[in-house]
Amino acid sequence: MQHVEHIGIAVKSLSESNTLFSKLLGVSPYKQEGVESEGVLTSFFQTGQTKIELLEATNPDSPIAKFIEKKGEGIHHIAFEVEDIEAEMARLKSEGFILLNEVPKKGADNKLVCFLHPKSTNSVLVELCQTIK
Ligand SMILES: C[C@@H](C(=O)O)C(=O)SCCNC(=O)CCNC(=O)[C@H](O)C(C)(C)COP(=O)(O)OP(=O)(O)OC[C@H]1O[C@@H](n2cnc3c(N)ncnc32)[C@H](O)[C@@H]1OP(=O)(O)O
Ligand SMILES: [Co+2]
Repeated sequence: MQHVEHIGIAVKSLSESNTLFSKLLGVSPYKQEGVESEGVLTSFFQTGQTKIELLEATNPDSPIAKFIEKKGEGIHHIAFEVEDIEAEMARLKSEGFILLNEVPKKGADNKLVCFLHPKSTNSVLVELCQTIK
């Protein structure tokens, strides 16, 4: 695995949190993007090599809606950049980690992604992402 590509933060209101995080980080979001397959609307801030991804649910079944219902707003996942997502998925599976998707899926910001179940990763939801070339 390479660097932390982004940290995902679950928020109730993307517009309110965009204002808050713009003040906090001193930069505006560089993009807003919906990922309907995940039930999320995202916005991204660049902070050096890493990004902050704010996530708002777009439907009640969204993982973000369920997370906020259970735990409230806050850090939802950590995403690591990987060179070869399929090789990394195979390596992690053989190490006993539980993949939440067996085939890489399309994420936000031009990435192929895979999630690992938090019950196999000390309760931290981990995302792998590979840039689509
Ligand atoms: C756009 C894309 C991108 O960056 O490109 C994104 O990030 S999309 C980001 C949104 N998409 C995703 O998160 C996709 C992957 N996530 C999922 O498949 C799901 O959210 C799960 C992680 C499997 C959790 O689903 P759900 O809450 O329905 O399952 P569950 O009730 O069985 O929960 C199992 C246990 O996981 C815990 N749990 C749930 N979400 C968690 C999280 N984010 N971090 C740590 N623990 C978490 C629950 O509290 C529960 O713990 P207890 O058993 O102790 O009560
Ligand atoms: Co993410």
